[in-house]
Parts: sequence; C-alpha cells; structure tokens
Amino acid sequence: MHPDATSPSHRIARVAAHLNPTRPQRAQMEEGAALRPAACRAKGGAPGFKVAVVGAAGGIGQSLSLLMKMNPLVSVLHLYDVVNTPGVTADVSHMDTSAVVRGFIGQQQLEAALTGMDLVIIPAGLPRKPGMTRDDLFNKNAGIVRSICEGVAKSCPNAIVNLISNPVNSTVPIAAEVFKRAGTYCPKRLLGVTTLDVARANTFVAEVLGVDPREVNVPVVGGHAGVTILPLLSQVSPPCSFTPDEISYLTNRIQNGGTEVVEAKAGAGSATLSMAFAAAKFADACLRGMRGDAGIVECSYVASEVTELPFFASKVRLGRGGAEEILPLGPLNDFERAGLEKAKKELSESIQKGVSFMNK
Ligand SMILES: NC(=O)C1=CN([C@@H]2O[C@H](COP(=O)(O)OP(=O)(O)OC[C@H]3O[C@@H](n4cnc5c(N)ncnc54)[C@H](O)[C@@H]3O)[C@@H](O)[C@H]2O)C=CC1
Ligand SMILES: O=C([O-])CC(=O)C(=O)O
Repeated sequence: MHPDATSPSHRIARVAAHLNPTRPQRAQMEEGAALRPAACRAKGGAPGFKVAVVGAAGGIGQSLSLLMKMNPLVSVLHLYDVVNTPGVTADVSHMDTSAVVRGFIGQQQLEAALTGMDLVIIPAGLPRKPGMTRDDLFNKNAGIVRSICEGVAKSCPNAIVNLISNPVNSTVPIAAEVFKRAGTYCPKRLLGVTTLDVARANTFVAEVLGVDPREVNVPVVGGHAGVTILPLLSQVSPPCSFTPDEISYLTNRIQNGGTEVVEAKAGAGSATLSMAFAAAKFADACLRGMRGDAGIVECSYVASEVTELPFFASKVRLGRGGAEEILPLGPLNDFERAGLEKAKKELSESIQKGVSFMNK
C-alpha cells in the first residue's frame, strides 16, 4: 500500500477516481476489478449473507437489487449483468442500508461476481412479448442459464440458487444438468422461483373473499407455465370454500396471470415489479432458512419425489442447506386431480426438453 494510502487526501483521490475513472483505471475495472465506490474506510465485516443478482440491470433485476439492498440479512450484494451494471450499482449503492454493493459487467467479470456468494438469484434472460409462450423463450434463455450456472459451479459451488429465468420448467432441469456435469449438484440448493404464482393466487383469492391478501395462503404446485400452474384452492389457509364458478375463475386467472401482465404491457415486457417483490420475498425466506430459522415453508420448483416427475413445485421447508424437506401435496379434490394430470403431461415434456438441450 502507498505510505499515504490512508491519509484523507489519498482517500478522497480514490473516491474521485471511482466517480470519474481515468482511462487506465477504467481498463483495470474492465479486466475484472469490481465496479464499486472505493471504500473510504474498510467496513468492519457486518454479519450477513453474500448475495448476487445475475441479470441485475434488467426489469426484474433493478427492482430486485433495490429490495435486496434493503434486506438486513444481506451484508454484501453483487450486481452482475452483461450491460448497464455501473449505473445500477452506483444508484443502488447510495441507499443508506448496510449491504455493501459491488457491480460487475460482462462475461470476464462473472467469476469475480460469483466468488464467495451464499445465494445467487438469477433473473437473466429475455422476457415474453404478447402472443409468446414461456417456452418460446427457450432458445435464447437456455444458453444464458447454462453459462451462468457454469459460472456458479466454478466460483460458488455451495451457493443456493434461486432461478427466475423462463421457461422455469425447463431452465431448472438445465441448471441441474450443468451442476451434475461439474460434479457440484446438490438438489437442495437449486430452487426454481414460483413465488409470483403464490402472490397472485393470494391476491386474487383475497379479492374474491374480501379479505387482506396478507392473511391468505394458497399453495400453488406443479410448475410455472399455463396449466402446469396448479393452485390448490381446497387447501387455502384460512380454510374457506368456493363456488364452482369461483374455482373456475380463480384457476384460470392464476394460470394466466403472467399473460395478463404481458398483454397489459403490450410489448414492453412481462411482470417485473411484482416479480421483483416475489423474488425478494423468496430470497428472504431462503436467507432466514440459511440462518437457521425454523418453520420456513414456501412453494418452489425443485428436484422432487412428490410425483413420478424429477422436478415439481410444491411446498418446501427451507433450512440451512436450502430445500431441506419437500412436503407432500396433501389431499386433492377431483378438479385438482384432473388438473394435476394435465400439469404433469406438459411438465414432463418441458423437463425432457431441458435435459435434451444439455445432451445435444
Ligand atoms: N419465474 C418467474 O415467476 C418469472 C420469470 N420471469 C423471467 O425473468 C427473466 C427476466 O425478465 P426481465 O427482467 O423482465 O427481462 P429484462 O430483459 O428486462 O432483463 C433481463 C436482463 O438479463 C440480462 N442478461 C442477458 N443475458 C445475460 C447473461 N448471460 N448474464 C447476465 N445477465 C444477462 C440482460 O442484459 C437484462 O438486463 C425472463 O426470462 C422472464 O421471462 C419474469 C417474470 C416472472
Ligand atoms: O409471464 C411471463 O412471461 C413472466 C412470468 O413468468 C410471470 O409473470 O409469471
């Protein structure tokens, strides 16, 4: 270190260099040094988890980065994207919450972004436009998820992964194959994020019942696309009953919630704000589980033996190692049993598509 490195004038120079980097300093950043405000004084290692958001400059990524910066369980927040991370990082880093924020841009900085992370949240990849299914995103997003997961396997093989990129029904099997090949696969640590389906189900059911959505909990199982999204309206907490018309309306609206937003946005993307909210809620549940809190149960799309399919969304108990326990589906009524058969047929094809992509 320079003899004057800790002198006030030197510290100010470092801050100034970050705000307006010279050409060599910028080159250094591009070679792998984190894009971060030069810390004026070393911070005393606040306890907490190290979390990375991959796809941090996107519609979901920006709001999610903001929400994770607000989470007191996060001590270090790494923001990675292939574009625009410097601006998002500078912006989020001015929030006076405790997490230290660092930005990373481009493939050559993926390793630095992921090294040492406890939790990696992945909202990277293309969103839908009207008329598309989530599966129509497969060709673009499969490769993006593969390369990010290769980075996870290399740089933070023990991290818990929250995978948001669509089509989730296929991207989670892709991630599993990547980790298997790298010899780092632990099914408990790979969680597909389906929390938005639960948030929508709680909201729409609460509207019908005329109650506060925070008091409602609807298990949503299966997967994250169309008929694979199976709300278990017979298991709503607190217990309640619905007319056949209400069941039909609610099931349809929950299964098509994503399309409702895609159409309302009319070409400007898909759900970002509600998704960031849902992802932040799920990440917080994972972090509380990792901390050792008891009784944390959320729905998630995970490796599962609940059905004959290798992956399935259902309630899982989150703990120190991720999805510690996959809870059974519980009793289904005839309508839900019929829905389950439809869901399994489509899910099976989506899972196979993900696995085949990796075997090509
Ligand atoms: N699981 C769920 O419930 C939901 C999933 N999604 C999915 O989340 C994904 C992201 O959606 P939006 O944020 O709206 O899209 P967006 O296009 O606004 O943002 C995506 C970001 O990913 C970045 N990106 C692309 N390739 C990357 C790579 N190799 N590494 C890192 N970052 C990369 C882009 O630069 C962009 O900033 C989409 O696939 C969307 O379908 C969206 C809503 C709900
Ligand atoms: O519908 C989409 O494409 C985005 C998504 O997964 C959702 O909003 O549930």
